[in-house]
Order: sequence, then structure tokens, then C-alpha cells
Amino acid sequence: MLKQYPVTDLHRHLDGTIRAETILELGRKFNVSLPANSLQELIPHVQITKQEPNLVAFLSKLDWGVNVLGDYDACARVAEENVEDLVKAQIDYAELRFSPGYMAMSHKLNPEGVVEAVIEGVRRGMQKHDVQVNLIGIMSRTFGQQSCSDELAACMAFRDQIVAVDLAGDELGHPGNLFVEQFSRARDAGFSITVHAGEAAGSESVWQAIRELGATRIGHGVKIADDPKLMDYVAKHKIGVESCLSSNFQTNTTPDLSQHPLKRFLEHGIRASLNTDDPGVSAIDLPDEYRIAREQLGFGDEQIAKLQSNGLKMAFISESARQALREKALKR
Ligand SMILES: O=c1[nH]cnc2c1ncn2[C@@H]1O[C@H](CO)[C@@H](O)[C@H]1O
Ligand SMILES: [Zn+2]
Repeated sequence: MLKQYPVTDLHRHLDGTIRAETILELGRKFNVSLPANSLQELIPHVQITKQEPNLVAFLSKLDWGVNVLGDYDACARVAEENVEDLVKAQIDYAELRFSPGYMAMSHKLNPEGVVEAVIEGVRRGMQKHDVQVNLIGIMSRTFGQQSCSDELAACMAFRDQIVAVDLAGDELGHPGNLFVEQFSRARDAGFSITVHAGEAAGSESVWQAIRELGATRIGHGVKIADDPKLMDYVAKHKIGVESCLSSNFQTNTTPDLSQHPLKRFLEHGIRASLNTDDPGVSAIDLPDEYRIAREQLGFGDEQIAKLQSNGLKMAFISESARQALREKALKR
């Protein structure tokens, strides 16, 4: 990371970033029987310790974190801790995304109450720390259309405090064409749109996200590299690509990181940035991703600067907020 440029993390799941210590503590508080009683023994259940066979196997590691969210205070607590963790990772601006239905599920909370609690936790965190945060509401495709409609309704209830909506979860099992109606309503409500696509499924899923769901940013988008027409389209229309290296390795999307298409994306003029995905589960944070870009993808300062400047351009913020971030970094 180059300190003269703002550091952004635009693809970071708040509910994939619950500290193992917090899972243990909340598990005790809410009598959730966890698979282990010590931190050391719990870690392999809540963090990736080796490459997983596929995305769905990776995603199962997020379940314990949300299973211990026994009340709204717990949701606010993990949101506040998320903001603290941004400071440790030297991030200036983050978009934290979360799935209110997924967080609500285990203890039958109300998704709307979860959204309210997350907003409150982030507000507390931003009061204490010098970091800017916006929130993205996730519709978890894994749980079907009705559940996604409920998540969207919960986000709509707090329209002014959420900048965008996203579609995440099992991309192969629940393709984007099932969610056209929800995204049409989200766009009508004025939300910006980012969609997880081209991670487990192929480039057709990215075309679908852009054309039918209205995505202006794509989460992962690894498979864009397989489709020359899509490479051109994404570059020409300045579709933002949110790359997450460790996650792509751990989900077996990119079995060998030296083959990751991020370098090709930049060479093709695609607006791609570097992000973490689920730093808690992946046991990494943003500085690790920049180190990996240098060490495994062979990036030099010029490409690192490009990633940072793309991140700022892609951010769902006003021009004045973008400028303020630029000025803050220049003063360091
Ligand atoms: O890398 C990813 N790809 C697709 N979906 C993901 C990824 N990481 C987390 N989620 C999904 O996001 C929601 C929680 O924020 C959950 O639906 C989880 O499965
Ligand atoms: Zn993600």
C-alpha cells in the first residue's frame, strides 16, 4: 500500500469478519454449543486453514460467526469491532457489506432490526476512529427469492444509510436471473448495484449481472478473463472489478495465484481494485493482499498505485468525499 494514496476496501463482508474471540464469547453468552471451547481449537472451524475445494465449502466457515448473534446488541458489537479492525489494517475508507437475513437467521431476529443495529455499531466505531465507512446490503442468494426480498425490504427501511445492494452466496446453485425483480426495485429505490459474479460461475453470470441486474461493479469477476468481448465491455463501460486474491485462492476459484487475471485486467484498462472479501474467515487483512499482489502476481509500485486509484474511483461516494480522501492521503 502506498501511503500517499487513499487506502480503500470496497469488498469486505462484515459478517465474514467476526473475530474468533468474539464468536467464543458470544457463544457462551447465548448458550450456543460451539464445536470447540478454546480459541485454538475453534480457529479451524471459523477460519480457512487450507485451500477449500469450492466456494460453498468456503462459505460454510462463515456460519459460526452468525450463529452466535443472539440479539441486536451482538450485531452492533460485531459492527463496531469491524470498524476497529479497519484502523488496524490502515484503511481510510471501507464499504462494509452484510446480509441482514443471514445474520438474523439463527436466533430468529428481525432483518430490519439487524440493519438498525449494524448502522448503530458502525456509527459508534466511526465516532471513535478516523475512518470512513459506508454500508452495502447483501441479498444472500443461497436462501432463495423470498428471503432476498425480505433483505431488500430491510435495507429499504434504512435507505439513506445504505449506499448499495449486492447479491452474494452460492452463485452456481442460485443464478442471478432468479433475482431480476429484486434488483429492479433496488435500482428504483436509488441503490447502487454491485453483484458477486464470475467467481463460481462463468462469464455469462457477469453479463447477466450487468445487463439484467444493473451492476456497475462486479465482486470477483475472475471469469471475465475467459471472455474477450466481456474484457472489452467491462473496460469500455468502466465497470469496477472488486478483486480479492486470498479469497479466490481459498475458494479454489484461482488455484494458483500467479495465474490470477488481475494483472491482465489492469493491462486491458479495466478498473479493478484490491479488497479483502472475508478477512476474519480468510485470516488475512488488506496489507496481506497488497503484499501478495507484489510477491505472487509480480506487481510493482505503478500497479499498486493503479489499484489504489481505481479503488477510490470505484467507491460509492460523492465527488467531495473522494476529494477529501485524496487530500487526507497527500498530507501523510
Ligand atoms: O466470496 C464470497 N462469494 C460469494 N458469497 C460470499 C462470499 N463471501 C461471503 N459471501 C456471502 O455473503 C453473505 C454474508 O455477507 C453470505 O451469503 C455469504 O455466503
Ligand atoms: Zn464477497
